[in-house]
Amino acid sequence: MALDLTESMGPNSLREERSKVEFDVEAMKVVWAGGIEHKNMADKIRAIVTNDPVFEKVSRPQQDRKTLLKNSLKKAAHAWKIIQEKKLTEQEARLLRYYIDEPNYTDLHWGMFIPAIKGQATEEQQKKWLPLAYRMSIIGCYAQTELGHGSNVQGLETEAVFDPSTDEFVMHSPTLTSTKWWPGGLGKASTHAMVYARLITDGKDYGVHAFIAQIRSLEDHEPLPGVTVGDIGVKFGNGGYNTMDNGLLRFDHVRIPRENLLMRLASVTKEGKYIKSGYPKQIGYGAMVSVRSYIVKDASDILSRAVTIATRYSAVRRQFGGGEGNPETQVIDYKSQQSRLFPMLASAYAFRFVGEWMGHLYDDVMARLSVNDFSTLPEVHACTAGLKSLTTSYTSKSIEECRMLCGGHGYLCDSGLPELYAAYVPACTYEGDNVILLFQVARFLMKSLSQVGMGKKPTGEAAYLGNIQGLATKNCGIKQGGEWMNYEAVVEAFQARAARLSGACALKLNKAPDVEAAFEEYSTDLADAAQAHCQLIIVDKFAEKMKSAFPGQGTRQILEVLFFVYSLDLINKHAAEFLSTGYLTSKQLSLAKDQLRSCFRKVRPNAVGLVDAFGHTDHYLGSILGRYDGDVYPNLYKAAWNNALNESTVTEGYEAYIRPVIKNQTQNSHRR
Ligand SMILES: Cc1cc2nc3c(=O)[nH]c(=O)nc-3n(C[C@H](O)[C@H](O)[C@H](O)COP(=O)(O)OP(=O)(O)OC[C@H]3O[C@@H](n4cnc5c(N)ncnc54)[C@H](O)[C@@H]3O)c2cc1C
Repeated sequence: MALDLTESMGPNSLREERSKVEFDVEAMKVVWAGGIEHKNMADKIRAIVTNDPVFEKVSRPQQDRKTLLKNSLKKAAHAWKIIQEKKLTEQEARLLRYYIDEPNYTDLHWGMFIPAIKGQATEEQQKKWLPLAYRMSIIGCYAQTELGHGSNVQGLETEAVFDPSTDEFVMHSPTLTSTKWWPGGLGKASTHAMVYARLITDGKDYGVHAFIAQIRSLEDHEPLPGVTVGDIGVKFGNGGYNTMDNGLLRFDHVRIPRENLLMRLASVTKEGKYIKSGYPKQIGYGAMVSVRSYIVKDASDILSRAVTIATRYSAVRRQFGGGEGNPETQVIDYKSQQSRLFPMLASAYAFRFVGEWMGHLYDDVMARLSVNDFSTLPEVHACTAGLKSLTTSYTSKSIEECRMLCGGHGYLCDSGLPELYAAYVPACTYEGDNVILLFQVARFLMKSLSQVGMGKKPTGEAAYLGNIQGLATKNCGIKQGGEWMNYEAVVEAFQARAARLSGACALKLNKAPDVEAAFEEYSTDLADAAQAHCQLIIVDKFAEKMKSAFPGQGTRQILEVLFFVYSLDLINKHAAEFLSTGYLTSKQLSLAKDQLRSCFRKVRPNAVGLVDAFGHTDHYLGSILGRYDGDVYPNLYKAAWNNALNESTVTEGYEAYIRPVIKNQTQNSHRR
């Protein structure tokens, strides 16, 4: 008898959920996108990707490495054709690459190589390289990390020795550990690399500088003489980041013109004299703020994607309860499921808003740099490093949490979550290891506090440290649960916790005879202080966002609930810090938890609406569990039969390896 694959339960569940939503989902889509123009642009690009068969991706987890790379090259070329034919803007082109949802060399070309040129090349050099890069007449990658060193950039070993007799730098990899290792796009695609190497001239080592080196022929793509280049191998997970050709690179005395040193910060004359430009090294931070603001926005997108899958599936999935003709309970109705899911939903919105704010921060930094105002750079550097660290770490953990929220089916690649996890988790490592980035924030906080001691007022997101005395002495005044529903009260709690954690670290460092040894000794406390500082920024920016006008009925009300879910959940999860710093009492903490529970109740009927407002297409989600229509089971069933192992009823290998076992012939065959 043919199996009936028309299933009504899942679609009905989601239809019912959508009928309960208390706010205007279309208006929220505009809020999420950051304005109607952004939403329209996203809709336009999503439609291009969804309707083009070249961008199919469901078969990816079953493909071998060579097929993955070839398909990824095909998608990149097809995308480039679309970008040119449709004359997409830079922003639209970025969105197109983003929605194609497949890591490949263009990420590095546009995301690192070009920003590095903009940040570190002189105007004259930019005029030479940028048009080539914008036309994609050259493909660039970002070759910093080596086999032996990544985080410790000053430990890089690749050498660029200046030879005044030919006016060239000689690039050389003197040791095995100096082999460039990891750069995306390097392995198979790039023609040029932004190489970080030690600049040596007149016998003196001036430390690590950026150089542009051509590595492959522009005619036949063969490596140039003296260049050894290849792919480093298969990475974590099926599909995932394996569409990317992370590469290795060695130089054997390869000569490049002197002008290929990016000379905005320092130059070398024909005679070999090293000259600093006078710009602070933070001049390149503008490009970095832009890159990091995209990383944070991407974190909100990836988080929202995982949360969409887990939320829709939690509304479709039923376990226990029911009886007497009633359906079983939707797992989203279990409080434990809500307490795991809803903070992630709230975090997606929180990260979105902080990412949006970082876009404005970038405009501010660029405006200041244009008039040689470098005053905000240290603070901006610390803030963006910390936000990159916090949002990517949280998003990575949350994808795995979403997988567990989907139970067994979450572990199938058809859920979309395993591949998402595999492709996303390296974000915790590239663009700066997340722990190392927190230490950079901590160093900035310690410096700011020592300057406060000398009467200097911290600025920007660190301004609250100027009031450390007040924050260290005034405790929370909340007496009733409802008083937690107050933006100022929440922000002040985060300020007090962050200031007190930093203050305690500063005291320990001040007392230590050797500050560097003490920094190492108390590094976990310092990382906690840095994390508290970054969480404060996110809470503060969310609270600030709530001061703006929102379109549509009910959007403000539900965003307000999400603000309190985000912040009260953090207070709950970091209760030890709020209590041990003495700002909160256990009673106040308990009141906060009660409020959190009541916020969960308000989120519940709106949960599916809140994930619909992300506007993700089924193509982007790549998940049977997260389908918009909720038609999960029939599609899981169909997908199982599309799996390569089910192409035949009797498996390959039966004759050789199963039959001898069940016929008890293995020993005989062995003896024979
Ligand atoms: C998918 C992927 C893509 C990448 N793409 C590129 C690219 O395009 N270009 C490029 O140049 N690089 C790239 N990288 C490399 C990446 O930037 C580095 O791996 C990263 O900077 C971390 O450096 P590392 O590997 O040396 O880690 P390590 O520094 O060796 O870290 C190992 C561990 O030691 C800890 N640790 C290190 N130092 C300290 C310290 N001082 N105190 C306390 N703990 C410490 C770290 O937290 C970590 O837990 C990529 C990496 C990945 C995974």
